[in-house]
Amino acid sequence: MKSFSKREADRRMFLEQVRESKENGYLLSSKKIGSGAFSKVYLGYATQDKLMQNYKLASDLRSKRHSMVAIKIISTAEAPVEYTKKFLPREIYSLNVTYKHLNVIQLYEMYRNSKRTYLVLELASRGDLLEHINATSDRREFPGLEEEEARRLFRQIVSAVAHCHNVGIVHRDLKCENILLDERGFIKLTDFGFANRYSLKNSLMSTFCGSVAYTAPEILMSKKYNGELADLWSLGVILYAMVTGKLPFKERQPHKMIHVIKQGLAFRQPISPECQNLIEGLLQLKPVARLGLQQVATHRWMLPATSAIFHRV
Ligand SMILES: Nc1ncnc2c1ncn2[C@@H]1O[C@H](COP(=O)(O)OP(=O)(O)OP(=O)(O)O)[C@@H](O)[C@H]1O
Repeated sequence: MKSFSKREADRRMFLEQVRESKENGYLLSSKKIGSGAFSKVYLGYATQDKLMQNYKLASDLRSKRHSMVAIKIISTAEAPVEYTKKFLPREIYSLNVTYKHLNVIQLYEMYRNSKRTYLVLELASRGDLLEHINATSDRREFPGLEEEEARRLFRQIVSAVAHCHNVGIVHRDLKCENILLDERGFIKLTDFGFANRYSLKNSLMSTFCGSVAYTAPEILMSKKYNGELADLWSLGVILYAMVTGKLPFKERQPHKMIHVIKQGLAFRQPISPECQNLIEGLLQLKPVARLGLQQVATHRWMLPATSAIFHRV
C-alpha cells in the first residue's frame, strides 16, 4: 500500500499535470487509460478554444463528434536518457510522418517542459486487439475470431503497415497489444517507440526490437535484417493469433525461439485453406520468400474489397 506521503506527492503531481494541460488547452481527467514503462495515458478533452486554434484536431474530432483525446504523459526527468534521446524522438517523428491515415493513431499536438512531455493522441477507447481476441473467444466459447471479422480487421492492419512503409517507417514492434480499436471498431496502429526510418529500400538494420513471439527469425539470429520484411513476419503472427486465439510459436527466450520456429508451423484447429496459405506465405523463414504487402492485399483470402487497402484519408 502507498504511504500517505507518496499518495500526497502523486496528488500534487497530478494537479500540476492538470494545470499544465489546461494552460495548453486540454482538460485532463483523472481516468487513467493505460500506462507504459515511462508514461501514463489519461483521458482528456480538447477545450473549445483549442478546437478553434488546432486544425488537425478540429477536423478529426468533428468527424468523431466528440472532444475526447488520449493524453500520454512522459516523465522525461525520470526516464533513462536512451529513452528520452532515442526512442521518444523516434516515436514522435514516426507519428508525425505517418499522419494522416485512418488506421494509424494520430498525434494532434505535443507540449513539454523540463519535467514532462505530453503527447495529445487520437483516442482509441475499445482496448487492444489481444483483449478483443480474448473477449471474443470467451463469448464464442471457441478460440479466435471468426474469419470474416479477422479479414475485416486484418485488411485495416495491412493498410496501416503499407502506409507506414510507404512513408519510410518500419514499425518493428507489430503485435496484438500495439493494435488498438476505437469506438467505431476501427483499427488504430500505435506504439512507434521502436520504429525507425529507412532511406534505402533494401537497407539493413541490426537492433533487436519487439517481443519475442512476434520477432522475425533473422532478428532472433542477430543477423542484419530488412525492417519491412521483419514487419511482414509479425503480420503473419498477428493473423495466426486472430484466427486461432493462440500464438504460432511459444517460447520466451529469444535463443530458444529460433528452434521452435524451425520445427515448423502447425494449425491445431480448422482454418480455411486460403487463410492458412496466407499465414504460411508470411511466416517464411527466408525473409525474401515472404509475401509482399501488395501480394497480401490482393491475396484471395483478403478479397473482396481490396480496393480500400491502400486508401489514404
Ligand atoms: N491513443 C490511445 N488511446 C487509448 N489508449 C491508449 C492510447 N495510447 C496508449 N493507450 C493505452 O495506454 C497503454 C500505454 O501506452 P504507451 O504507449 O505509453 O505504452 P507502451 O509504449 O505500450 O508501453 P511501454 O512503454 O511499456 O512499451 C497502452 O497499452 C494502451 O492500453
